[in-house]
Amino acid sequence: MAKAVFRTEGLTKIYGSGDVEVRALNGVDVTLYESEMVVLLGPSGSGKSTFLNIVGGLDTPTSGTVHFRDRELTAYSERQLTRYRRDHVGFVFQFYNLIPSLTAWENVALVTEVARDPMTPDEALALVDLSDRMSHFPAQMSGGEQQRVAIARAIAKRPEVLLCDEPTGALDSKTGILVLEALARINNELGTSTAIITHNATIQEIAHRVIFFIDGKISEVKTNETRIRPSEVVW
Ligand SMILES: Nc1ncnc2c1ncn2[C@@H]1O[C@H](COP(=O)(O)OP(=O)(O)OP(=O)(O)O)[C@@H](O)[C@H]1O
Repeated sequence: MAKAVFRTEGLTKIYGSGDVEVRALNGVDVTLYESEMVVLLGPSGSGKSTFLNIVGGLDTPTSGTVHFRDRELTAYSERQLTRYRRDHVGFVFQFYNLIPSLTAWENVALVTEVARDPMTPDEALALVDLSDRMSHFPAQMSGGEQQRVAIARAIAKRPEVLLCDEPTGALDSKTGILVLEALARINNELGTSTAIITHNATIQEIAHRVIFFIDGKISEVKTNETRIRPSEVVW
């Protein structure tokens, strides 16, 4: 039986108040497990990013709890949340946020210099199949390559969880598949628990489980009996 990494109970996030109140999350109870890959699907505004930001310690809920293993994240101080993000979580966003004046290797080294038990930038870049692009600057790389540098940067500190918000959102199918292959490889080889938000419903078939959001709630959680390889995803 896989161990839980995250467990949320009654997770609720309300923005604004009165007439302009938005319930971004409205009572979400879900458990994510060690080493699993989950895809989060749902219409725009259904609460996916809010959920990911809260479990990643970037945001806090209005009510409800989040446990990371046996610790209650929702009881953490700002300082504890900062340490939690630094030590345990890797983030990948739609836009790569690389530093333009640094090479791929240097962008990853920025993280490995401050992490507790990092891999080397060479190892992290090899995992995303970029060993031959280490001395390139972001402007000399395709979008998919830049995203893979961002993934190498996120996993170089060996985080237990990798949270990806639309990692292929800005990419065409060919480069998007290479990004998904990098994420699948990291999940397989390092056992990193991985959550991926996407608007491309076919990506759900690469996951162990799929979590559907509607109006700030989870409408369905589906377990895939068979999974497809990233190379089989169609856009
Ligand atoms: N900082 C904020 N202030 C006010 N409202 C917000 C804020 N962040 C999100 N919301 C609102 O909360 C709701 C959920 O947003 P969220 O970004 O979590 O949805 P999403 O499912 O990730 O959408 P998308 O697929 O478009 O990224 C939306 O109605 C959004 O407008």
